[in-house]
Amino acid sequence: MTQHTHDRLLIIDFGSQVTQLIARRLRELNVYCEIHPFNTVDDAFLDAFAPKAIILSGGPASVVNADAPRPPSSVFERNVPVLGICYGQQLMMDMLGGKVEGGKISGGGGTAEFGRAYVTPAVEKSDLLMGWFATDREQVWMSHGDHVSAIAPGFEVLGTSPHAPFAITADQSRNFYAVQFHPEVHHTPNGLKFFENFIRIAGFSGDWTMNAYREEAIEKIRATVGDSHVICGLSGGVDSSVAAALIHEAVGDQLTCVFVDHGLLRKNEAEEVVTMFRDNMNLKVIYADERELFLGELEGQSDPETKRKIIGRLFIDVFQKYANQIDDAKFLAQGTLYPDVIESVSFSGGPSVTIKSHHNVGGLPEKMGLKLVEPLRELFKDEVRVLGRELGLPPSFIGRHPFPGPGLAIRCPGEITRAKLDILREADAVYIDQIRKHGLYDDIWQAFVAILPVRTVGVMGDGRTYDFACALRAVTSVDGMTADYYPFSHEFLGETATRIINEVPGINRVTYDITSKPPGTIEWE
Ligand SMILES: Nc1ncnc2c1ncn2[C@@H]1O[C@H](COP(=O)(O)OP(=O)(O)OP(=O)(O)O)[C@@H](O)[C@H]1O
Ligand SMILES: O=c1[nH]c(=O)c2[nH+]cn([C@@H]3O[C@H](COP(=O)(O)O)[C@@H](O)[C@H]3O)c2[nH]1
Ligand SMILES: NC(=O)CC[C@H](N)C(=O)O
Ligand SMILES: [Mg+2]
Repeated sequence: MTQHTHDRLLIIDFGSQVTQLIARRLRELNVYCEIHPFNTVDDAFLDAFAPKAIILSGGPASVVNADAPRPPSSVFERNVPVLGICYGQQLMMDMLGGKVEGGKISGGGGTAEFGRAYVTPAVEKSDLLMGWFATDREQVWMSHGDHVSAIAPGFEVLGTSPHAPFAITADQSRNFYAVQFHPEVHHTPNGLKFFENFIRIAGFSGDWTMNAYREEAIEKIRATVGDSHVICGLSGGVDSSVAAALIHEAVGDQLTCVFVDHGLLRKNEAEEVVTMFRDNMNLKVIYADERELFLGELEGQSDPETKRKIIGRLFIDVFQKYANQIDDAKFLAQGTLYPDVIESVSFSGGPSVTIKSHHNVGGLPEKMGLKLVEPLRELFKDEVRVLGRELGLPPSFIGRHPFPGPGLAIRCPGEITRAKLDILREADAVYIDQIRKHGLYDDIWQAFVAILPVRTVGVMGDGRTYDFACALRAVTSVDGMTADYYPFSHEFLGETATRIINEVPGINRVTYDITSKPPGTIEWE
């Protein structure tokens, strides 16, 4: 069996919408874990992975169907603790000799449950539930149509809910645990404690810390890169900044960053990024002033997808141009994060439509004959921020809101002009200044101004104005996949509108965008 530095937990994914959250909770407990889709897990894989415990996720399928996805039966023969969640519980019961029945979702008489439920303990004491119940019942979140109707031999009931007599079940002699609810979601408020008990039972030492990650990542980068050169597209965003700082710590001068100014950056952004990395971090940064190239090619273009595709193509051309100037560059560094990795491998139910073509440098390495270095592949965004702090990046960089690669182009719906971009930069600067002054920056996931392609009539100082309208956007989100508008006070909105209209020539009307995602998207294009 393979030897690994850390205790490893394997999450087998059956397609639940919330599988990532299982990993997230375990990370908080300093447990190293990986998510793998069920159809990639076989005996050879299990031997190589050498899990110290296994979690079977939820999923949309029904074990009642013959073609339902299943793990190899050997997951129950490895002598390691197994936790089944929802579909995972149903699988365990089905595979270990219990019974599962299809539920009626509507029409009465069914045992389907969606939403909040309360479980109460069915035994006096158990390692799994130790310290979990703050009162005599604990809130959990259910989302299932099928239900377990008979538990497998060797299992007992540890907890029940009004509609789920087998809410929490266990075969404590084999350390098999199976629950109908989802301990990983926020609506199971004390879910972390539940996982803490499971990993204590499994004997994890909690050795997955950011400091250990940093040391190992540095060793890995050195071993991969050797004496070659690495280039890195640096945006000043959190991901590429942390990736660059880490690689710089590993291989120093062998790293060259290319920061592209496409003319679509925010006010003072180019100077801030270049100064910060050259002067404070001592990084080699090529400032690629490609404003004319990008703005020239975007002239007269108003279709959102056309604009995005032009920008994507020019990014590739520019990276190619600078890479050619760097001798023996063999690697391209990217700030790929764990959610990006999972999204591309996860079990998915069907083809999905393209809402917008996110600019992406993924197509680059092959074209340029480069290999990828992705030192953040195993981290979530908030973990990247922790790592950035450890690497000494200033807080102002670490806490930055995400900024999209196509920049202000997608905040200027319709045709882009230099004049509109200048107005937008000023308005955005005032808005962000307001948010900072009111101490709201860190509560908001992302905030920006979009300049609208309409001009409206106003009256200022008894004179008529005919200027652009703009929309303020501010959202809360966990991962950018869903979002809600931020509930600013009316005072804040009023004060901000006044400041923008007074301080930014070219804008005479301010609106606040209160669309959530879905149905909207965060950016306007
Ligand atoms: N102006 C730019 N110059 C060079 N590379 C860029 C630029 N904008 C984006 N990139 C590249 O595209 C990648 C993806 O952009 P993305 O916005 O997702 O990440 P980020 O900018 O590093 O972080 P954040 O999500 O916090 O903005 C970046 O990691 C970077 O490599
Ligand atoms: O690097 C990027 N390249 C892109 O092309 C791109 N488009 C959107 N975004 C960012 O992604 C998140 C979700 O945005 P949407 O709701 O608008 O799709 C938000 O954080 C957006 O800012 C991008 N980031
Ligand atoms: N959330 C789940 O894992 C659901 C499991 C199964 N598809 C059911 O409806 O019962
Ligand atoms: Mg960015």
